Amino acid sequence: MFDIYGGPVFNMARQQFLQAADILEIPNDQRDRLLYPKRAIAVTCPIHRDDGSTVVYEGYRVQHHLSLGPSKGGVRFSPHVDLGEVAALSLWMSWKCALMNLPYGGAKGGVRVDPYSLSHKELEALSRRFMQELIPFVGPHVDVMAPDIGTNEQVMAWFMDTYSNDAGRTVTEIVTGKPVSCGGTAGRREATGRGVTHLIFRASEEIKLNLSQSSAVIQGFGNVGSVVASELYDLGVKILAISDHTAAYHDPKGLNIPEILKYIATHGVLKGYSTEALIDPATILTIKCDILVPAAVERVITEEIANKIECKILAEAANGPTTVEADAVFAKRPDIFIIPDILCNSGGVTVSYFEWVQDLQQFFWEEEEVINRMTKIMDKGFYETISSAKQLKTTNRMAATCAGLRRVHLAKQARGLFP
Ligand SMILES: NC(=O)C1=CN([C@@H]2O[C@H](COP(=O)(O)OP(=O)(O)OC[C@H]3O[C@@H](n4cnc5c(N)ncnc54)[C@H](O)[C@@H]3O)[C@@H](O)[C@H]2O)C=CC1
Ligand SMILES: O=C(O)CCC(=O)C(=O)O
Repeated sequence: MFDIYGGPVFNMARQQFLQAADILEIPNDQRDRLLYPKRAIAVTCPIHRDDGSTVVYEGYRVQHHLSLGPSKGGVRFSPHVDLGEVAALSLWMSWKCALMNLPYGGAKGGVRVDPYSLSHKELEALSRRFMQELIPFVGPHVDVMAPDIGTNEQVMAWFMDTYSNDAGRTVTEIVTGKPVSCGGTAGRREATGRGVTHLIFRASEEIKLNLSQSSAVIQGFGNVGSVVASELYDLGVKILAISDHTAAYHDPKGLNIPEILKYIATHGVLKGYSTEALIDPATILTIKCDILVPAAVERVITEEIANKIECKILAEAANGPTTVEADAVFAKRPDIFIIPDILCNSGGVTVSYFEWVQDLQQFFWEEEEVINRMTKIMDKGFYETISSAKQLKTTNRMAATCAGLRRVHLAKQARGLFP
């Protein structure tokens, strides 16, 4: 059924869904409605390149369900985007939003493009065209986009401006993750990384790890990874290794994160920062450390890597970093405390929810209020997950997925979708 959602990433999300549906004993005839997205939109985005040529990029937006409210989720600009990947990410958004009790269904979007290959002008043209094509299918009460890999506050500002120009008025609530200067909330840019760090702190309490004497390895140094690195560094954690798509560095004495952040601010990527600390990026996930943070892309922790990982806390800042086969290995490794992706990186969408609420009310909060409310919601999700994992005798990932799926199932049932 629905062969359009092919590929390893969707297959992985489907397998996780089926495992959770088995635990929850969801009848077979109700599963397809919960698994397959409500709708998927494919668009072509033509732009003029700076050299005068015309190029067409493929774009997608997948809205998984609308049963709890508008659909919500980021948009990524990446050369790896395809419909299956975007659909898988929309499922994970659904379980994430429901786990955190946010009034949203899941969605995700993407354009198949290497954003690093575009000029500022070309990036603006592509961002505006993507939103233009999606105007008939999105809205503040239908589907609300946000940043993800390869997009940022500036791209969100262009999305908002394009939608607003069409509406003939400013509609700040159409996207989240915007600059504070045009309707964004204080604390959204840092929210995902800050939330990851908060849950690392909670996990360290559970396993009695002294953070100020611990070490960390972080894969991915973008919006999420760089904030985690900076926050952990400030807590006294030794950052042994970091990487992005251009370079990986390892220093057993600990990397100087403030200096690296300054380098990134001018150079954009890690390449060129150091020659002495340079390592093969393929080795980064198996460096011995206390806290391992994949903060880049999906499916980097394979069965082989899972067997070699030497950490105490695996904080999944990225979406879908761990394959189903690797999860089977971790199920037999109670030495590793896993904070599963849909819980670990939920600070981003939680603060996006706050941004949407503030935009709808045109009443804005102080950053302190944003952080306090975010940590409260994340703590609830964290303790619910670990206690339900114990009760159901399952992994933290399955406990979190079941909590999200159960809420979506109950909402659909109450609305009469199932007998
Ligand atoms: N931005 C947000 O608010 C949220 C992001 N996430 C997830 O966090 C992850 C990172 O997203 P962002 O930081 O926003 O994206 P970003 O585009 O700001 O940064 C991505 C980083 O990963 C690096 N990267 C890409 N491919 C890599 C590879 N094969 N090996 C090593 N590094 C690689 C890039 O160089 C860059 O440093 C993604 O999985 C995303 O879905 C999850 C929740 C919210
Ligand atoms: O902030 C949002 O709405 C969604 C962020 C996102 O794409 C994610 O949590 O994976």
